[in-house]
Amino acid sequence: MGFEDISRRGLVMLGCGKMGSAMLEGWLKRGLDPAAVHVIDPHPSDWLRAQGVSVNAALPDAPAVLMIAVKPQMMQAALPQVAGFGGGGTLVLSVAAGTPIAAYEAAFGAGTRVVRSMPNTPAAVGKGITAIIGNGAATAADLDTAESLLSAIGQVVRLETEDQIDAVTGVSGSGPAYIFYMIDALAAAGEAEGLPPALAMQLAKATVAGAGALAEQAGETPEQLRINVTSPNGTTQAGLGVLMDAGTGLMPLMRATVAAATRRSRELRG
Ligand SMILES: NC(=O)C1=CN([C@@H]2O[C@H](COP(=O)(O)OP(=O)(O)OC[C@H]3O[C@@H](n4cnc5c(N)ncnc54)[C@H](O)[C@@H]3O)[C@@H](O)[C@H]2O)C=CC1
Ligand SMILES: O=C(O)[C@@H]1CCC=N1
Repeated sequence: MGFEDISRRGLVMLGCGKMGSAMLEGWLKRGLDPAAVHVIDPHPSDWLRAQGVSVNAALPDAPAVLMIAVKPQMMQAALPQVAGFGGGGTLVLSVAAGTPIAAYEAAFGAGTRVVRSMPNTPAAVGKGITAIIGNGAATAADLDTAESLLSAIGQVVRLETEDQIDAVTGVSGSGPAYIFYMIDALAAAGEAEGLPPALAMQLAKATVAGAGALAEQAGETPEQLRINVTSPNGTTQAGLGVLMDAGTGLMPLMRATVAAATRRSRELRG
């Protein structure tokens, strides 16, 4: 199902906050007809109201896609508003953390085609990565539809089992927050070494963005790229001596960070 089919049959969004807006912006840029988009959200933003989409108005009977983008904690209150789409020809596509496919099957009825996904916020600049997994009823065409919608906000990868989504959430769903914190930490360290705050922040942001772009585009592995920066007995080696300490360095810290986020994703299943 392409954007033309979705434009014809309609797409309903349950919740359109940060993640929903990033997706909607990508779809509209790719030519989705705003008149085909129907948003349900008790607190629509000014940006959303200016997009020419229908907000909190009448819904189509059987939209091509129902996109679920509310917080997991709001799910119980939100789902009854769209329960009528169950059993029909509507593909249910969720970006919500924690809520398992089984919850949508229970809400919409067995046989409902469901694709669960986990995006991340670089979606807002078209640089997201989203992992997707379908239920037993979802067809290859449904996964293609989900991939085509989600590729409007970045890369899409397919999972083999739903279980993997908890670790994906711990790595790439929550991951941007770890990197933003790393930018703050790098800038604060630069300030502590005497740099003006604005300069330290500019250096930190450009370094993380540049290293990320290089890691993505270069043929070498991140390990080799790191080695390329590291002159024998130079400054990088001195810094990495601290960061790569087996007991107190980044590796055990990142291991514990991702484990905590993954554990929380499992807990959110309820
Ligand atoms: N922000 C992130 O980094 C990521 C978020 N997600 C998932 O995306 C989903 C949405 O997250 P955000 O966009 O960040 O949250 P958000 O709080 O920005 O957006 C949620 C939206 O749902 C609306 N809402 C509240 N109650 C509702 C109801 N009963 N019916 C319809 N809409 C309702 C709110 O007004 C709000 O606009 C969550 O399930 C989250 O787990 C997934 C990956 C990354
Ligand atoms: O923090 C959260 O629960 C959501 C899921 C991944 C990113 N934000």
